Amino acid sequence: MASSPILPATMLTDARAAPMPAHWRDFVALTKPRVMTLVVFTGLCGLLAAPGSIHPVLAFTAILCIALGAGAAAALNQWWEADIDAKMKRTASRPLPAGRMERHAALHFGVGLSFFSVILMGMATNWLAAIVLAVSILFYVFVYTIWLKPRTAQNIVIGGAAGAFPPVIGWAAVTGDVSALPVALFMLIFFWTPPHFWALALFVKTDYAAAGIPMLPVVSGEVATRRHIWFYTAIMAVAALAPVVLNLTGVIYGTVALAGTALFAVLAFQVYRRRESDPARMAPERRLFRYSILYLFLLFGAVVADRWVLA
Ligand code: HEM
Ligand SMILES: CC(C)=CCC/C(C)=C/CC/C(C)=C/COP(=O)(O)OP(=O)(O)O
Repeated sequence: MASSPILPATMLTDARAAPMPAHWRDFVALTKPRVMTLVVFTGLCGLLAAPGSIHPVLAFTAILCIALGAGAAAALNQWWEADIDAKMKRTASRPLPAGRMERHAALHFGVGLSFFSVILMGMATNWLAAIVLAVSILFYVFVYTIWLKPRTAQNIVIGGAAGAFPPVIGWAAVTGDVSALPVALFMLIFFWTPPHFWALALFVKTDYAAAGIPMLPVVSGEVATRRHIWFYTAIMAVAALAPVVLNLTGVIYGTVALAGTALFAVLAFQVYRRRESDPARMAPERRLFRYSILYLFLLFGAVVADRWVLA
């Protein structure tokens, strides 16, 4: 395909000719539904933890908008990265690199859904929630995917902010403002993201190297990545316990956060301590990655339990 003054040629080539129209299942796959379950859960917890009340239909609409907005951002991420995804084993079977969908369909789907989710959020709840939703979509697509990811190994440290917004959005949908607890929850996800992602990056390092993405294990090596995981786990622990110290949450969160963070630290330390890699297994890294997901589910669930069970 000819190059364009706007997009590099690599971004214009479809991996293979796509039969049309794409199946609806491929549009669902484009939203990265498994990753987005936790994104939506943190948004729901932000909404349920907020003081005040919201009509259940509007609450449902707000969560739907977070899901649609996050899905739209994921679609745009894959629209931009179709060529990169084609080079990685983990992502090669996605609808675009596998040739089951044309790139312009993913672009239209992502842009359409972004506008729809933001406008619906604004009309159903308030424009602060809608603006924060718009910022998170723009951040994931432009700051993380397009700008930082191909350029720096610190891509997920800064770009990870996109994934930290959902509890703020859920909270703002109810209250129309943002206070200390949603900011604390933002910080928790923000500092959780590096250990979450780098644990995974250690065992899919060869994929990223093949695709030419400068992820930390590729650029700085495994030892530095293990050190970074440990460092960010320590900061994440401070963020996780801050709501307790600041008296923003109750005894359920306090207990879950203490126990859950202690286990996180143990697993992160096991990853840090390993100096040699065992590419066939990478068991501690896989364990930390899997546990990182459970950890966030547990802590966010505990925030809500404090508000509703202890109310
Ligand atoms: C820039 C930040 C992040 C990066 C780079 C990242 C990266 C990844 C990658 C590459 C995977 C593997 C997914 C796959 O194989 O398709 C994954 C899995 C996952 N991520 Fe993240 N992640 C980030 C932030 C988040 C956030 C904020 C959440 C939710 C709050 C999240 C939740 C999950 C979940 C639930 C999975 C497991 C999906 C499954 O079971 O297949 N991630 N992450
Ligand atoms: C409300 C809203 C817009 C939320 C956005 C949520 C968000 C930014 C989640 C990030 C999680 C995610 C899919 C990372 C994948 O990174 P990657 O794209 O580098 O992974 P890949 O290699 O699997 O494509």
